[in-house]
Amino acid sequence: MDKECCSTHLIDGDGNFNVEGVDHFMKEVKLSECGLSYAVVAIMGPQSSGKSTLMNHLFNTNFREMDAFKGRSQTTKGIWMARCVGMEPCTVVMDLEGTDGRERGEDDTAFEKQSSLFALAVSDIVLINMWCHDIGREQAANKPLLKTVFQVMMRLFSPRKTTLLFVIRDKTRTPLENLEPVLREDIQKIWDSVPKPEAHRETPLSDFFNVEVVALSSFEEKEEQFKEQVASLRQRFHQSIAPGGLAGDRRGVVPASGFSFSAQQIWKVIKENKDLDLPAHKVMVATVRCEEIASEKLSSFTENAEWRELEETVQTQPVRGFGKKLTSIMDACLKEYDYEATFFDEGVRTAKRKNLEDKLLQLVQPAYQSMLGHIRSGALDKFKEAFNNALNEGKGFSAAARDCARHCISQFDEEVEGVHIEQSNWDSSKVREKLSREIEAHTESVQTAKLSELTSTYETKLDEALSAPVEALLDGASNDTWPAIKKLLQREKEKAVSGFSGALTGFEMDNSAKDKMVSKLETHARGIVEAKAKEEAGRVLIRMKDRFTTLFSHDADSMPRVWTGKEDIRGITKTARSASLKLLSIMSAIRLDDDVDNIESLLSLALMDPNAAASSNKSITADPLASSSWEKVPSSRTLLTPVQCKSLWRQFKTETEYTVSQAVSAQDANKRNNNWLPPPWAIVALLILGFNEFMTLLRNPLYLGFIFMVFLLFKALWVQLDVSNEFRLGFLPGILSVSTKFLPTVMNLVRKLAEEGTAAATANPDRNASARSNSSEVTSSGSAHNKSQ
Ligand SMILES: Nc1nc2c(ncn2[C@@H]2O[C@H](COP(=O)(O)OP(=O)(O)OP(=O)(O)O)[C@@H](O)[C@H]2O)c(=O)[nH]1
Repeated sequence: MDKECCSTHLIDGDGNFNVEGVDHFMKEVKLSECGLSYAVVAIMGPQSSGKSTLMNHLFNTNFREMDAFKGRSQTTKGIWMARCVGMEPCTVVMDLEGTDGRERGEDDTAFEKQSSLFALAVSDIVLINMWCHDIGREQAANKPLLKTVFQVMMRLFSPRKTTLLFVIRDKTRTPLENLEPVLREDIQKIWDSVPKPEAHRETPLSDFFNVEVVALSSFEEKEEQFKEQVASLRQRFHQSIAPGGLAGDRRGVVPASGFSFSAQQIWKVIKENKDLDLPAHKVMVATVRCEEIASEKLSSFTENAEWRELEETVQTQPVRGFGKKLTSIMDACLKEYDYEATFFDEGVRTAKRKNLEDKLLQLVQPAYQSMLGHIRSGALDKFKEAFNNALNEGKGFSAAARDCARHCISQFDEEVEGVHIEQSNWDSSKVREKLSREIEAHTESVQTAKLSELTSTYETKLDEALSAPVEALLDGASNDTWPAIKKLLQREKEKAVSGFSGALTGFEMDNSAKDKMVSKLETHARGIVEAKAKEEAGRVLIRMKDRFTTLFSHDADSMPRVWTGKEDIRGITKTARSASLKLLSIMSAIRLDDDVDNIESLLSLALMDPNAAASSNKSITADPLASSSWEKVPSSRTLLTPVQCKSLWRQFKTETEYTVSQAVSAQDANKRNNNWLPPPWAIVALLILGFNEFMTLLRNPLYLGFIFMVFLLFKALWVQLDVSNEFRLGFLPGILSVSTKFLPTVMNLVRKLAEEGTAAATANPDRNASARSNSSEVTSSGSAHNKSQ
């Protein structure tokens, strides 16, 4: 029979574990699917004792047997394994290398011990093959083997109870009933002779082994009987793992899927000559296998198309039915794990399941968070929209914010329920809190914007209501200016505050915040007035000059003054100046409170009547305005300091002096123009001294005629030369101009007279003659005049 076709070399003669071969074997016989429903049977015994022959007949395997005609030599090296054909449960059988082999030498028992320990550790039933004639013999071939078995058993920490089935080969006529007690006695003796650790010194053999004995006829001599007996023995292996079955207590059994790894690890530990702790090994195998299964499930989860699609989608948009979908994918994955890991140690299995669940949750958590993020941002957007609409509909600010927030949060809670993954106990409260904070922040920002809009609306209204009127009132500067401004400010302030307070009602602010805002608005109103006053104070000099000019240049009826000479320029100047001083005093300080100051009197005393001021203040200070602050007026209310007032006044006076001097000059000029008669004394002197000439003129009328002609000529020249106009620019330019124009004018005059004369002569010879005489007279008088010039 060819072993190579179905049996597998588990461990070769050099002690190498055939990992690939075992994995292949497991796949071939589908061992992994058996869970705990499988049994392992091993056979050990002296070399060439017919082990392989028995196994092949008992389990329908194909282990290599020695050719009977070639003599007894070693055929089985290492450990072979095969699956028993046609037996339930799945039974894996192992054929071990024979003991006492000549091939390894008498002293080399290391492999024998190792393989025995291995068989005890992984098998439920161990067949001990022995010759019938060895029973009761001191030098029996199986004695060292049994000794080895019991010795290595001590190296198994908390071993499982294994069935040792002694198969007596080549049974004789002696009935089994007689052989068995002898054999058991032999076994007991060997057990007693084996040195035991303290803990097991008194432990009976039955605590470790179920000892069973069976006897078979010789295969070679009584083959038929042998086969019959083997067939009957085979029946005992059916349902061997069922309660009362041939298998031991199976305490250390590992699930079939972990068989390969378990066997590998056990062999490794044995080879390293360490003690085998089977319970710990079982846990270790469970740990490794469960971990393997878990990581397999984890990677198959990551490859899951449904999950991948969901993960990708959730990065950009919310996924409908997220929670249900993910719960079901994860559930399927965990169920697969449960199915595969079901036979492993419960503690390990549960721990690894938890581990897998945690890893799965860890894997899906970012997707869950993204989903929560979508819900949160969606809810926030809805809140913003709803809130905006509510405000546009005119709903009160706080009520709108409250209602919209409540609705938004409840919607969020509803949507979060749909995202819940059943395997998790994740709490969305942090995201909920974040949403609440965002809602609050948005509400606050809208409130701030609305309040600032409201404030600026009322501030603009106040600006409009106060700026221009205050400017006009300050321009009018009188005793009533500040009281009027105060009254105006009070009225507008009350109006604005009442409107503003009404608008603030919807915000449901606490009283202190509301009062603060109202008082800010009031302060703003006052600020407008103060700013306007400051602005006007900056232009006070221009205002003063304007006021001075207006009052100085116009009379009481606002008619422009003509300086005829009768006006009291000094008085007018004083009045105009005092009005300007009034303006200065009004502009010097803000008087919105009830405080009284003495600025006006001080200014008037110091500036209008400096001499009186000097004399009255001699005892106190030299100059009452040599200060940078007013008495009783705080700097916050000061618009112009005393020093500034003084300087402004000086400048004002300098700049208005010209106007006054112009007026004085005009008046003087006017006076001079109106006073053309010489003084009386000159007239008297003229009469006395010119009496003779006057009398001469009276006696000779020709003189009078001549003087009259000279006057006419002079008058004609005066008119022609426009002398009065020429001298307007001054005497010298007048002389120069007249002298250059004199000759052409005379010539022109003569020519005109000549033309006139010619025209007259043509019309009337008599007239012509007289005209000629006239012309000659004019010419002569002109020449005479020129000569006199
Ligand atoms: N006397 C006797 N010989 C047998 C019996 N069964 C098998 N043999 C013979 O014993 C020889 C060895 O048989 P195997 O089955 O190869 O023995 P083994 O124990 O597997 O040998 P190793 O694997 O080398 O240890 C063969 O020649 C068999 O014919 C038996 O019941 N009685």
